[in-house]
Amino acid sequence: MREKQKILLVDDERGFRQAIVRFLQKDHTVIEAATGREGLELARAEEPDLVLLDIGLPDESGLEILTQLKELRPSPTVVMVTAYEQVKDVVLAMKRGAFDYLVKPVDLEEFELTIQHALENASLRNEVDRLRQEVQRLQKVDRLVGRNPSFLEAQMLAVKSAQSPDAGVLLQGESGVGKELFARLIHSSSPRAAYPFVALNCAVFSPEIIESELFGYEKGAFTGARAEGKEGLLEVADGGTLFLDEVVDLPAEVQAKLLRVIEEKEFYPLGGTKKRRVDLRIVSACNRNLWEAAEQGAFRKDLFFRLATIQIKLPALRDRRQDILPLTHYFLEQLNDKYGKRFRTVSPDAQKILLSYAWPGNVRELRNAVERVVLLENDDTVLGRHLRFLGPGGEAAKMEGEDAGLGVELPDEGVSLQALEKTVIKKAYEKCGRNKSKTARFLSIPRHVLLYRLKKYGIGS
Ligand SMILES: Nc1ncnc2c1ncn2[C@@H]1O[C@H](COP(=O)(O)OP(=O)(O)OP(=O)(O)O)[C@@H](O)[C@H]1O
Repeated sequence: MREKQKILLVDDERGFRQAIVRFLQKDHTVIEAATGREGLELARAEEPDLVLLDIGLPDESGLEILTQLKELRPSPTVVMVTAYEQVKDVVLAMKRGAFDYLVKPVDLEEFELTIQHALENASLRNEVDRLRQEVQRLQKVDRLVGRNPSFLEAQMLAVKSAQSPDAGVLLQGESGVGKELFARLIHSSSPRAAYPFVALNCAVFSPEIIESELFGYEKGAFTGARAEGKEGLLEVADGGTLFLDEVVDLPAEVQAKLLRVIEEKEFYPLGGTKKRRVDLRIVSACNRNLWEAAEQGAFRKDLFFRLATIQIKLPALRDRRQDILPLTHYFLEQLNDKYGKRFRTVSPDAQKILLSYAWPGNVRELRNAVERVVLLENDDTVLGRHLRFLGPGGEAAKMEGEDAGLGVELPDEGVSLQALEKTVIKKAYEKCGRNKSKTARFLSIPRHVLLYRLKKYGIGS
């Protein structure tokens, strides 16, 4: 049998409360409060579906209580009750999210109809909440673990920015700090949650591919194009969120086109003559300072301002050490399930290693380290010796230590990172006998990233 819906009645007039309770209690669960404070407390504790709220309460105005009710999660549907029709109050109440209003003395037929509509609205909203949670589960929004104040502040800013459906959000922070996870959090807490979340990494594709991925193309747009044409990611993400990872690598011509899409909300697919309309939010991420890149001319300033209405800086893991052990336990739990293991605790020795390691690859590196232990060891406690690879001279230090084990001495006059990257890639390519897969493994990067870099630097062509 369907559970009865719960109605909270907040009104200081005892006679009115008694009459309403008598009328509603046959089909509904009714709870009552005589003051605004008491009403708020009951609403928090009992999570009613519907609140009938008197505007003229003795302690606080019903309008104030309405604002606070609307901030509750879940927030109830509210019908205001007023002694006489004060248009100003009623308009204000509707603006603040009241569903409807009733004027005392209430007409029974009108009362019944209003309550019925309001309760239908409440069940619809419950259903939407349930679906939103389901979408969140399906979109695999992992729990964000972390109590560090800067991290919490970033999280709060993300959830607040989610409320505005259009504001561009720029996430900045080192690789592996959780930028994509934050982008998903913004999407799933926004009014766009029921629509797609689509991600594009701008660093791994050639300019031509990025352009055709974003804008799509009509049939026969260029040689090598699919005969039937292709829908661009802008269209796939319509209604939802487009996540542009490593946005600083967006080619200049695509930056100009994207700016127009943001301004005009429409675009032409490559080779197309029919305009497509899109309505979406762009969340972008960058692991260097995008404004600095804009100042150096590597990124359009006008696009920067459009993408970075809200800027969120995510702290590196080494700057939030109090989160290392909670994250370790969180990953242990996840990976125990994945590999059928039973790790429960972390020994004091292992804790010391985890806490003193620099984590240049941030949370991603920590997750990988935990995964390696869970996969290779059989125990219920993570021991110091399980983490030897993180210690001095360990593989991690060789691979990811400050100078990647290369003994690089930096000259005082500065270096060109790009030139350095080109040299390293070229030497690695030669060392691996010009074998691309081997070189990608040697450099610990995905093969497609290597292919892009080889092309960019004109190596091996
Ligand atoms: N606070 C957190 N709580 C739980 N898991 C996290 C947290 N932060 C990051 N992770 C996990 O760490 C991994 C890396 O995160 P993510 O891919 O979001 O980082 P990123 O900053 O986007 O990296 P990149 O710049 O390399 O793309 C993912 O597996 C993610 O689920």
